[in-house]
Amino acid sequence: MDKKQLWISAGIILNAQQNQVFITQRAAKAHKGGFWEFAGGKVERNETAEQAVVRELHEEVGIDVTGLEHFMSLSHDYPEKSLKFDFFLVTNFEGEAFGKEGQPGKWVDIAALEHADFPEANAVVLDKLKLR
Ligand SMILES: Nc1nc2c([nH]c(=O)n2[C@@H]2O[C@H](COP(=O)(O)OP(=O)(O)OP(=O)(O)O)[C@@H](O)[C@H]2O)c(=O)[nH]1
Ligand SMILES: [Mg+2]
Repeated sequence: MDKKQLWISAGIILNAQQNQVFITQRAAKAHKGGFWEFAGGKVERNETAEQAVVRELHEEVGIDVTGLEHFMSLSHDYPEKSLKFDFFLVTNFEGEAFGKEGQPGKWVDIAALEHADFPEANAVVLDKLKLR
């Protein structure tokens, strides 16, 4: 059987100084449960990646995005599904980021981000972020 293919849009939420990012922890029972992530989710039918990330960040971390730029696209094959990602840098937003769905959330120095805390697909994103 063919693997499920999904398009995911996620936001790398930057603080004003752009030296920290806001990350959230995936629910234990979810795919990659317990790992930290950049909030986001599936791009819905008739939505652009940009529209999806704005919607997801409102739903998941309670912010209204007012400034964003595309950071990178990538594809990653997990044994259980095939994912295509668009990651955006969120440079401006209204509201205070928090785990709106009850999930843990925290601001972390970009320099202190650990590959092992994130799903495999995020490795190249973290590498590029650390080089900014
Ligand atoms: N949001 C997000 N998902 C990631 C990241 N890295 C990564 O491998 N994923 C994977 O991408 C998939 C989509 O994430 P998701 O769990 O948020 O999507 P979802 O089914 O909850 O959809 P929804 O958020 O639209 O309800 C999951 O399989 C997740 O493990 C990341 O940094 N952010
Ligand atoms: Mg999600």
